[in-house]
Amino acid sequence: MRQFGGNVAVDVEHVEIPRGKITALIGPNGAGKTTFFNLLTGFDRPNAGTWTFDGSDLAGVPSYKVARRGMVRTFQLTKSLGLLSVLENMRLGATKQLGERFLPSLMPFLWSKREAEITGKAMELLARFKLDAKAPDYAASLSGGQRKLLEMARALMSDPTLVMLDEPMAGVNPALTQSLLGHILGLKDSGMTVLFVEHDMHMVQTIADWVIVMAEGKVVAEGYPRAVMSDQAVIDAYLGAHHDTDLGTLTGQLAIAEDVGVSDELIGQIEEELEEQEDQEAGK
Ligand SMILES: Nc1ncnc2c1ncn2[C@@H]1O[C@H](COP(=O)(O)OP(=O)(O)OP(=O)(O)O)[C@@H](O)[C@H]1O
Repeated sequence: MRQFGGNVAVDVEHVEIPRGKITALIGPNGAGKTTFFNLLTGFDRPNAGTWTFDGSDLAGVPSYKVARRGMVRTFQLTKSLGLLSVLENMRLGATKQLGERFLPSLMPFLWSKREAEITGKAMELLARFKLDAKAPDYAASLSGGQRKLLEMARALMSDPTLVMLDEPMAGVNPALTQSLLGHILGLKDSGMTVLFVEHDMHMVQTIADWVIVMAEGKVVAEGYPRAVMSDQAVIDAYLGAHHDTDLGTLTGQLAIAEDVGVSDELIGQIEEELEEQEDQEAGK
């Protein structure tokens, strides 16, 4: 549970992330998704609560240790360091850098071997994300979408078992969307567990195996994508965010149905009704 003053941002009683699957965390703006991510990854501290990852307790563990245990995340606003090169950004993602510890620094041969390994791994990952040609460039010179790819690639430097992505599609141009989706599916194929926050319902429908819905700090629904998208609690949660939409009109209902990502059949039905209504009005 996390409270900011009198405002309860996150109040989750129980939730589980299925291992080896892709889970989407959705919910209207201000639902507490980012705060929940921050708590799980040690970037924020809860007022109360415990949780475990791979059988070990993680509550209160600071972010750098959380990453060492195999749980890494990216941010909604990318955190690449613009004035470092793309390669240097990648190298920062490596954990257990021997060179930072005292004893190994007395043994330069060990140190340089490890450095070479890190660079090798960074270049391999950059090639996978088609960023290898950019390795020497400042991260600041990358496009928004490329920065998202860099963040994802950097997260993989520590060989995580759980990768958490905060709005991976936000600000990514359509040309890169497909390749980002492919990379996320690739994480699952290589055995990782993925948890992502996303507003793009198309993406949720396309790649998520499991969906968790938050509203006003609580988990209001969870399940398979199709089932969750037509769940009344989910539709209500989004309706709460659409209090300015006139629900009495078919156009209003259509806007919400599309936003919530209900089935194409249902959207088709509403569209048909809307057309009929328009025809009737035109005929009058
Ligand atoms: N550092 C903070 N100080 C005070 N209030 C905060 C802080 N961080 C978040 N909140 C509040 O907590 C609630 C949940 O916010 P959060 O950013 O987690 O929602 P979200 O679901 O990630 O929203 P979005 O989809 O817009 O990113 C909001 O009411 C927000 O105003």
